[in-house]
Amino acid sequence: MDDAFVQAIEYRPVSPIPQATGIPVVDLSPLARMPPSPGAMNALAAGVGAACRDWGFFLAVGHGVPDATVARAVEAGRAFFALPPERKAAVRRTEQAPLGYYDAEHTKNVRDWKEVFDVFPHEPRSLAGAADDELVFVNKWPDDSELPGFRAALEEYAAAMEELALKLLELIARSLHLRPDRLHGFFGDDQTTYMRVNRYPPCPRPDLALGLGRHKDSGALTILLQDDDVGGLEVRRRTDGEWVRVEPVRGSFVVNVGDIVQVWSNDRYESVEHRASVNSEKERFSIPYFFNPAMATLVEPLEEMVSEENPARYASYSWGDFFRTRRRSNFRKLDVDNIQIAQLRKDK
Ligand SMILES: O=C(O)CCC(=O)C(=O)O
Ligand SMILES: [Fe+2]
Repeated sequence: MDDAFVQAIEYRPVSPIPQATGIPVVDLSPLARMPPSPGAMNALAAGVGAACRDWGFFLAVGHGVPDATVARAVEAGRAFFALPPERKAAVRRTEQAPLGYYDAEHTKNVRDWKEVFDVFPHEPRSLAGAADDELVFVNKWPDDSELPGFRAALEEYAAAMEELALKLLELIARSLHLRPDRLHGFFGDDQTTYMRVNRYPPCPRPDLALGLGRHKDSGALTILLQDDDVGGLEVRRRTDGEWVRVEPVRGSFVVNVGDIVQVWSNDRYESVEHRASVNSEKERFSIPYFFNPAMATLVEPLEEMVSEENPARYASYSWGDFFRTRRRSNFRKLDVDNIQIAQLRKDK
């Protein structure tokens, strides 16, 4: 990547408070007991609920995902990005087939300092649009002879993430006093979950660029693996609006609720802004897993979350349309900011 696109951006430095951001840590190890005791489940659900309400973000530890599964995925990512540019270009995404390799993504019209590889664990999916505007989500794997074990490592990791995501979904449902499996039906085999491997190269002017600009995740739930020793994820703390750094904690995942959970919960939980900074010395890797429902999902406040005193705060919207619009604006510079759920608020 050249530095021609370095440009001045709105960049308030992180709060100087070291480490002590107060970001909640949720220990999921009681789930490993079969069956977990009802008391433990209630306590866990309450912990997840408080974290989603107060922060929109938390660290999950004791999650049961094997270290080896994580290590293999990280190694696979490193090996992929170390390929010569022409090999990466061979699996480059296109406008009509937006999975695979990409190095020119924009967030809010500013180019990010990163390269990515995107995979749909449940594929193929297609998203019909006007006339010849169909998007086809089909994975573009590099040849196994060229990168042995790459595909297997990412598939193993994705399977572990799906298992964890379903557990978190149950805890979120319980925390909202919903049936434990209330949200599971949105994540059948037609889900549009995707997984991304990010590489943020060292940046000569980290004061002028961001690895990934401030944004909210538009899906239901994100589970992020952050590089063990580099760090760079920054979250906007709800209590005071400060940008705080989420220091990497070995063996943890960073979990955040996305816009869809915000809408489903009718604002009980909020999808929070975050971004990734870069540094001049070290490259950084991360692997977000975006747990997303089927394209055909109509997203709206759940009926259990709505009452006469607490009417629906959002108009319903099609996840497929929203996803398409987001993908489009990430793909190239557009004249407009990308779509936000705030635009669907009834009281705006
Ligand atoms: O790389 C990171 O730490 C953050 C990634 C992220 O927020 C995203 O891809 O949506
Ligand atoms: Fe994100």
